[in-house]
Amino acid sequence: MTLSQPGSWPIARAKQALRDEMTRRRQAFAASATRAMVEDSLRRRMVRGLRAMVGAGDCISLVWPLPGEIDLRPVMQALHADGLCVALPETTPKGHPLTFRLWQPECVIQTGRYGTCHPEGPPVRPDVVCVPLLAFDRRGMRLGYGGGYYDRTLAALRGARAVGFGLSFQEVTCIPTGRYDVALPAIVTEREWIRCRGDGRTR
Ligand SMILES: Nc1nc2c(c(=O)[nH]1)N(C=O)[C@@H](CNc1ccc(C(=O)N[C@@H](CCC(=O)O)C(=O)O)cc1)CN2
Ligand SMILES: Nc1ncnc2c1ncn2[C@@H]1O[C@H](COP(=O)(O)OP(=O)(O)OP(=O)(O)O)[C@@H](O)[C@H]1O
Repeated sequence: MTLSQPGSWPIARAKQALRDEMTRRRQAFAASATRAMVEDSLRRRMVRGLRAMVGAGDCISLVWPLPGEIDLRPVMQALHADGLCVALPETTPKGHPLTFRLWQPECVIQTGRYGTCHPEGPPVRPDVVCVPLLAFDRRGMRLGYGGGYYDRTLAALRGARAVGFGLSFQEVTCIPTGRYDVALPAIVTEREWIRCRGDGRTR
């Protein structure tokens, strides 16, 4: 590889090494006896925290689970029952921000890029974006699958509030970051609602 290939840059390599480590941690968690209880704690904390931060009619984006990820469908159901608008991302071609579509119970779900799923509903603009992560740190920095989708999306959706969600085994001391990585103002785990400064430092 040469320096003209982003995959050879030190940060990209450090991120890939961390993705590999997180895959190992996730496999161990998947086989653990506490998995169901831990995931349920995260779902309940997400519903409580999201209810507290939105106003009537606000739109919240979640995600349809990829294999191995937590299933947020009970969170989608609970927020929809509250009268809130729930949206899911449609994975766009690489290099573009995500777009969001309205989700409703019983709506048709389509399979899109990289095996991600999105509803057939109309496009919407979320007020609160729940951001999936493979790893995070207390500054609010996160690591994802490497598409840069949420970094581009948060940069494009000025004014939307972002909340990362993950499990405490995904916490690391310091995520390797590049110039486009966007710090999250808050991250919710099964144990706590972490308030980060949103500028890459802890409060
Ligand atoms: N459930 C869920 N939905 C989500 C995300 C997520 O993390 N979880 N995303 C979070 O951003 C976006 C999708 N991002 C993704 C980015 C890359 C790959 C992926 O499988 N990439 C291949 C490499 C593909 C290539 O470069 O050609 C791979 O890693 O093997 C999957 C999802 C939007 N929807
Ligand atoms: N706003 C942006 N503008 C231009 N390039 C960007 C932007 N955001 C991210 N990128 C680029 O996208 C590539 C992937 O980014 P990164 O490795 O941070 O993805 P990720 O945050 O792990 O993935 P995701 O957000 O999809 O879960 C990197 O080369 C990064 O520089």
